[in-house]
Amino acid sequence: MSDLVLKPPPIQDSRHKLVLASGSAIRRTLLENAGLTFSVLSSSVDEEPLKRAGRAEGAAPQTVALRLAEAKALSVSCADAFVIGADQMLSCKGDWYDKPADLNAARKQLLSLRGQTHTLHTAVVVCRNGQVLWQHVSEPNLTMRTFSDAFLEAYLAEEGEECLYSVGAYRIEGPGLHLFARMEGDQTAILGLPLLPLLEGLREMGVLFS
Ligand SMILES: Nc1nc2c(ncn2[C@H]2C[C@H](O)[C@@H](COP(=O)(O)OP(=O)(O)OP(=O)(O)O)O2)c(=O)[nH]1
Repeated sequence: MSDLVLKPPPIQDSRHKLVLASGSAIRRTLLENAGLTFSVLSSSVDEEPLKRAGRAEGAAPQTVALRLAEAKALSVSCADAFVIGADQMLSCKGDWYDKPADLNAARKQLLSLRGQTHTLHTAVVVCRNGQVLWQHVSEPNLTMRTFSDAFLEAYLAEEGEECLYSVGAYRIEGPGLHLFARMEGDQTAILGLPLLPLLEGLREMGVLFS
């Protein structure tokens, strides 16, 4: 008699649609690696006005990151779906940094972060039918080595345009790891999505089973 193979219980309630409102490849990979089923609908939010307004009113970077994550999630319309929006800001000694426009900007940015500790303010928000249901901010601190100018040139030659897609001009899962002396905080938050808090939030909302 063939052994009855029982189908393992699912981790996700298929009755609920899950959407990632992000064009970020690493965020999509993190959710895929966690075994979640979701669709991707990139938001078209212009981040600059929100960043400028936040700066002008003296808002903290984590506040601006939350506002941006919320705006991205709310900008995607998908009836009854649980929509995940995320944003990451980088601050160092009161200055805010964005994804560099080109390799020269990446060089300049890395020189100002060299030997310093910077914070990644990584916000994630879940919305449904225009309402914010859940939000979280993780703020890992990363300290860069006082790497040499020659190292920096070698890094930029090795990494190339890949470093332009991340707010710190590095990928810690790639050559960017060599820039650092120390990292404190959630690894997935450094990558752009605080995954453990998000999975717990999705369980609280009934999207995932406990
Ligand atoms: N692969 C990788 N990406 C990183 C790392 N650190 C930060 N990032 C990425 C994650 C995000 O895609 C990006 C932060 O920029 P944003 O939060 O504005 O998101 P992005 O514009 O990429 O996509 P979105 O606005 O969500 O459509 O930096 C890292 O170490 N490795």
